[in-house]
Amino acid sequence: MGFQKKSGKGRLDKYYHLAKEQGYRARSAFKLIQLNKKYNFLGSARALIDLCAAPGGWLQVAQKYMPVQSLILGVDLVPIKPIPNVITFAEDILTDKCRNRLRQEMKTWKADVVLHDGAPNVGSNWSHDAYSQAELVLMSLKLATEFLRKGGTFVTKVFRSKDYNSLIWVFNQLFRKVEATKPPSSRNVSAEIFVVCQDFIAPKKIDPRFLDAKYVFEDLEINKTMTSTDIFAPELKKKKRHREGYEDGDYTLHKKIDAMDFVKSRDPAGILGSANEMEFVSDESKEVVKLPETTEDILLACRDLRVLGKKDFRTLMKWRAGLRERFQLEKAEEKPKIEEKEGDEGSDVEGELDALATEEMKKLRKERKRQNAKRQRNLVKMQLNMTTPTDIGLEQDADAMFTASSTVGDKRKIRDLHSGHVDDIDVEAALAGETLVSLGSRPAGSDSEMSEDEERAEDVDSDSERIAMLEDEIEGLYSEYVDRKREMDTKYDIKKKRAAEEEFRGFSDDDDEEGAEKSGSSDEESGSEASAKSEMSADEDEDIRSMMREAKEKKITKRSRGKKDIVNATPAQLSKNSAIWFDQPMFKGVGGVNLDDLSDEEVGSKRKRPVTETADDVGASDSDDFEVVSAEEFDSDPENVELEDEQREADYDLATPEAMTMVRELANRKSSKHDLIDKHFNRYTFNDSQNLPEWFLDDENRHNKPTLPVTKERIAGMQKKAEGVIQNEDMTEAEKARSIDRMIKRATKAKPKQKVQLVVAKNSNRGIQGRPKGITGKYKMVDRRMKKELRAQKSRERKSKKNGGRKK
Ligand SMILES: C[S@@+](CC[C@H](N)C(=O)[O-])C[C@H]1O[C@@H](n2cnc3c(N)ncnc32)[C@H](O)[C@@H]1O
Repeated sequence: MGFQKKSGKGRLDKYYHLAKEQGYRARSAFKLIQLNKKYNFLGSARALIDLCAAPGGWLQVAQKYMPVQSLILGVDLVPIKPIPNVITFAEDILTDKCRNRLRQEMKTWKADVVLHDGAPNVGSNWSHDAYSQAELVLMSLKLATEFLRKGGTFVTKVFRSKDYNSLIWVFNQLFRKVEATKPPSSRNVSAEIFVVCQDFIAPKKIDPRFLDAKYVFEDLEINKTMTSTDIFAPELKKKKRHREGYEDGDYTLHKKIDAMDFVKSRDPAGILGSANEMEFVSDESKEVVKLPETTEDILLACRDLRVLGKKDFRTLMKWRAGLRERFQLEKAEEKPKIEEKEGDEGSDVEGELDALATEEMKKLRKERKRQNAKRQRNLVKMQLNMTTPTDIGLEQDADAMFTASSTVGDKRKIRDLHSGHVDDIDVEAALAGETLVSLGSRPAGSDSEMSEDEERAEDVDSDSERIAMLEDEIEGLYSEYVDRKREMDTKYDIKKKRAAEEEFRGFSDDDDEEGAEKSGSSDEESGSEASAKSEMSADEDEDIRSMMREAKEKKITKRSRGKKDIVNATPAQLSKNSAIWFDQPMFKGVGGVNLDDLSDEEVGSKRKRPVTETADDVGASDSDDFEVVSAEEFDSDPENVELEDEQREADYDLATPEAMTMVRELANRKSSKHDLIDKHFNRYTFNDSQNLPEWFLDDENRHNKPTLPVTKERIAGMQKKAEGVIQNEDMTEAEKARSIDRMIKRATKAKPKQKVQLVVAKNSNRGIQGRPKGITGKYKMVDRRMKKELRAQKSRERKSKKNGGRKK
């Protein structure tokens, strides 16, 4: 979490090195390469303008991918070192001077592509930074509308902020196709998103308010003063400020949802992520609370939805699935359309609405399948070390990556090795053929409506694939929940903001990317206005801690209460009860330290679990004698996210060909368990990789290269072959995964020892120089006598065998 340190390993990532290797001035060059790969706008472009182009990485890419003799213009506040066949100048894109200069350079030409990768310098005022970023984007759009040809492409970087939707809305009025995307080379820690606007409409007149920050971002009623000449009048009238996350001013609300809303919702993860508490107030819910499947655990989880760990989340999802089945919600949602059509006009409309909803569902399912397939492809790539987890946004998916192509046995072994634990319930459920319906994400009985993609996915019949899909789904939903929660959690934002400010104060910036990331995050923080405006007070800080404490204590109260108590208890009552528990002598001296004597931070660090422990381990270690803070709760503490990131990185160490080899070694009994443990001890073993001095990390980056159990060449060969398989459109994802699995098996299998040929020098006096003629493979020069003696010895042995070992 937070920003990556300059010397940290994430900072000097694969793209940094690639940029160095390939002579690009900035790693951001790969963002444009990847965007162009996806949208292909450079190959046919003859004129391009790059706004905010320094140090010139994108210009280098444009020059490389555009036809020779194209017109390429680059402008930035700072001068750009010359690039052959590229015109650059230093100007502020917000000024008329810049516009005039562009006009002068472009003459009568129109640009096919306008690029904008601008990021303002980060100051201490977050809200201002956010605003000027959006302003930069709007100004670059203004320039684009002036210089772009009809049908042209505008590519811009946008930061996730409160103004994001307004910008997208404006883009949509001017371009026929607008897509937001995050190329793999854009770091996950950065809030930047790239928006590719294709097919410029080039209207004759554009209402200036479209491109005026005052109107676009300040929510002024544009439609009231619309001129009739404006061709966009109807669209502008529709403009409605729409933000993601909380409504304005809604940051501090304690949101409650009714349990049945959760059960009935088609977006269960989203609903969990956007509320604080689930209550049982509707008549249906009151019945639900009485059901045996509504356990105390579930009720406790419902009391605070902000701190759901993966285990709680899973429990809630399964509970929801059970209730949906009980209330036959799946079937109700899948009501045949014909039935509806039989009614009067009103039900006709209803039927249509239903049909639309079903259609929407289908699309959603298809999209989810597509994402799963993509993720699976990425997993395979990652297994082969082609890409890093952060490239494909898989921080949450450390476990899932094992499942793409490995067998159940392999998977179990990896997990055992990795965490000493296997999630039996899910494996068993998956083996028993339980489908994803149980997670509530796919309605039962929808087979008849399956798209081709779905059917193909459904054909995936091997156990390992089913597990992969099942876990993918949980992971996917859980990350949706976490994302949503993060968006909503103002306090989390405040915390991040403070960390970011501290980080910023901590080091200077000499890299274009760094600045972008900082400002990106600044915008992200400013996504919550409240957080941007307020200073983090000690009280708020304390609030967060007590919130986390409450969450931790929640577990302790678990056994002491009945269902009714839990539902009716106030939060204060819950924590009061837990305070009594904390007063027990057994909590006084954890690890020889009296917790009462420590500050909160110190207490926190004493309670931190070792990173080698998994969420499920902690759950498993529940005993009646004492209660520890569960890993899930630990995970949900924003302060611990950074630590968790470290852990994830350690996790990924296993998701490589080395890990696969290790598993196979074990499976083939080539190494004993102890050998393997010995061999694979790493620096994460003792969780001491934090707060290391920078020089140490630098050194480590340079020198700490693991010795691979397979050669570099072999990995390169495998990667090449695997790429071929991945790109093969005739194969299903499952076939690809199987084929790559076979490939790994083959590559890691030990080759049979080559036979050594004995060669006799014909003329031993002369001696032989180099390899004798006609001899291939391994050979050894011997003298005639030795060869004769060997032959004689063999013949004797053969004879004695024939005679049953009797001597003549
Ligand atoms: C992330 S860098 C661009 C990197 C570039 N795409 C590359 O590949 O090398 C952002 C740039 O925006 C520039 N910038 C910020 N505000 C600007 C403005 N008002 N006018 C011109 N350039 C600006 C900064 O000087 C900085 O060089």
